Amino acid sequence: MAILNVNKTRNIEFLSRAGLFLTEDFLNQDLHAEILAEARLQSKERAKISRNSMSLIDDDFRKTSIVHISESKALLIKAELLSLKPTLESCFNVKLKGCQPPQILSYEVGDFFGIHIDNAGKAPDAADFLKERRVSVVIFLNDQVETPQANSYMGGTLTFYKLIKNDPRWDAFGFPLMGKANLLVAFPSDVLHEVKTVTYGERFTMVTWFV
Ligand SMILES: O=C(O)CCC(=O)C(=O)O
Ligand SMILES: [Fe+2]
Repeated sequence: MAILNVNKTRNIEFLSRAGLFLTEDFLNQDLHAEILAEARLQSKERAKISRNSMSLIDDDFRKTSIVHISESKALLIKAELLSLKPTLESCFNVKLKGCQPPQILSYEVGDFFGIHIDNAGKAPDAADFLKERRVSVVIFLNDQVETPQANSYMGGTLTFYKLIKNDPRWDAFGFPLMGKANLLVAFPSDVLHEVKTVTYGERFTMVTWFV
C-alpha cells in the first residue's frame, strides 16, 4: 500500500487533526529510562494473536515479543497510564473504566505486526478482553532513525489506515508515525494500523488498551 511521505513534526500535527491523540514526553524521565533499561534486560516470549477465539503464534502476520517486566514496574506504569483516562474520555468522547495490563513489546530485525484493529470489530466469537477495548495507547520507548545509531531502530513504522473517512480514494494510503522516545499516541481501537518490518536495531514500545 502507498504510504504518505510527510515530515516527522508535521505528521504529529496531521495525525492529531485526523483524530488521534498525541503527546510528547509522557512518562517522567526516570521512569522512562528504567522501563527501557528493564526492557533490554528481561526475558521475552513470542506474542500471540487471537483468531477464531484461539490464541496462537502466526509468524506470517505478527512477529513480536512481549517482555516480562517486574510486578512493581507494571504497577507504576499502570498508575501513569490511568492518569490519562479523563483526557482520553474527552478526546474520544467515551466513558472508560480503566486499562488492561500494559505490555512492553520488542521488535527485532525482521519483526513486524500486520494490518489489524485491536478490538476484534464485530467478530461474534472474539474473546471479551478484545471486544471491550475502546482506546489503544502506544508509547514509543526508543527512537526510530534513518541511519544506524546506538539504542535506536530503523523501519518498524507505526502506520494507520482509513483515517480519512467517507472517501474511499484514501483507503489505500497509510499514514506513518515515526517512533520517538517517550511519544504517546492514542487512537480508537477500531482504527486499522500496522507495524512495518524493523530493519535495524530493536524497537521497544509499551501498549495498553482502555476499556
Ligand atoms: O508496537 C506498536 O507500535 C503497536 C502494537 C500494536 O499494534 C498492538 O499491540 O496491538
Ligand atoms: Fe494494535
